[in-house]
Amino acid sequence: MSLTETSSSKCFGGVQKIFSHDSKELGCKMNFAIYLPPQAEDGKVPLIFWLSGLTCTEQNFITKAGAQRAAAEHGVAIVCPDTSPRGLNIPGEDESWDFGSGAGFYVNAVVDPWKKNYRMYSYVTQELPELVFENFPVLPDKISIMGHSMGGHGALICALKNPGKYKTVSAFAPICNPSQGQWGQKNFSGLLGPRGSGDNDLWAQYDATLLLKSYVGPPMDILIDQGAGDPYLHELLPENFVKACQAVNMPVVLQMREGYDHGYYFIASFIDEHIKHHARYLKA
Ligand SMILES: N[C@@H](CCC(=O)N[C@@H](CS)C(=O)NCC(=O)O)C(=O)O
Repeated sequence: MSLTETSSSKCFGGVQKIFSHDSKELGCKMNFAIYLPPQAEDGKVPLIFWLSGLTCTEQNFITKAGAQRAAAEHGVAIVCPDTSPRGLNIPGEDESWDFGSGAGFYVNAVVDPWKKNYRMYSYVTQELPELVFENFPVLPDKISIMGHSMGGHGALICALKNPGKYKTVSAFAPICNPSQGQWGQKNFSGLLGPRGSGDNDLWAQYDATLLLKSYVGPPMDILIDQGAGDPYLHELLPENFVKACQAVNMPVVLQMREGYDHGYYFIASFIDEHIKHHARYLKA
């Protein structure tokens, strides 16, 4: 599959690049960013996927989080996709900031008119990894995943639905229990249909807190950072996720950060710790 490089900038001895490609899964052109650390010049390196939150593109993380310095230090690549398909002319696609464009929620939609293109779960767990493994010097068996808010939830469900695929998972201010919050309910009902509809309960299959109950796989050392001053805490419900982890003996650390809010200043403050956490498992 062909990739078009749209930018390439040297950064901490490595290179921050952006590519576009035609996505089969999503039926549109997609951008993704990849940071290759200096170590990638001499051989294959481990890879962390970053999933961003509502309203983001592939740009927010690479320009605001300051992750490249720690990625270069630990010799890990980072891939960051866009957060939804775009430019499809689906009615309602660009009407609200928390649904449609910029809000793919990392699920495979089953409801018309979204189900043909809104397949971000398959895109981030299959199509994008395969594309990256084919085209860049990364180790397919040394991958992990992290993200923020909607993307923090995306990281948690990708890891919980694919035991053993990701060496570890971490999240900043993840939407932990989307079935219980307005953002989750709006997107799950729009993309997956009413709660409990269909043969299977799709909401439970895409809700990190509910997924924990059926997880069978190696324990993951889940790391979550949460700003104690985050105005969206009522949407995020980290305490529900921690309780569910405790019930199934899943190791989890929730670090409440006094005074921090929901934004990228918070992420930038703790991203080094997250990359160090991932490097520990990616290099084990
Ligand atoms: N509606 C608000 C909230 C959206 C929001 O906070 N989005 C988070 C993810 S849930 C984000 O990363 N925004 C982009 C940024 O801060 O660069 C906005 O557009 O600023």
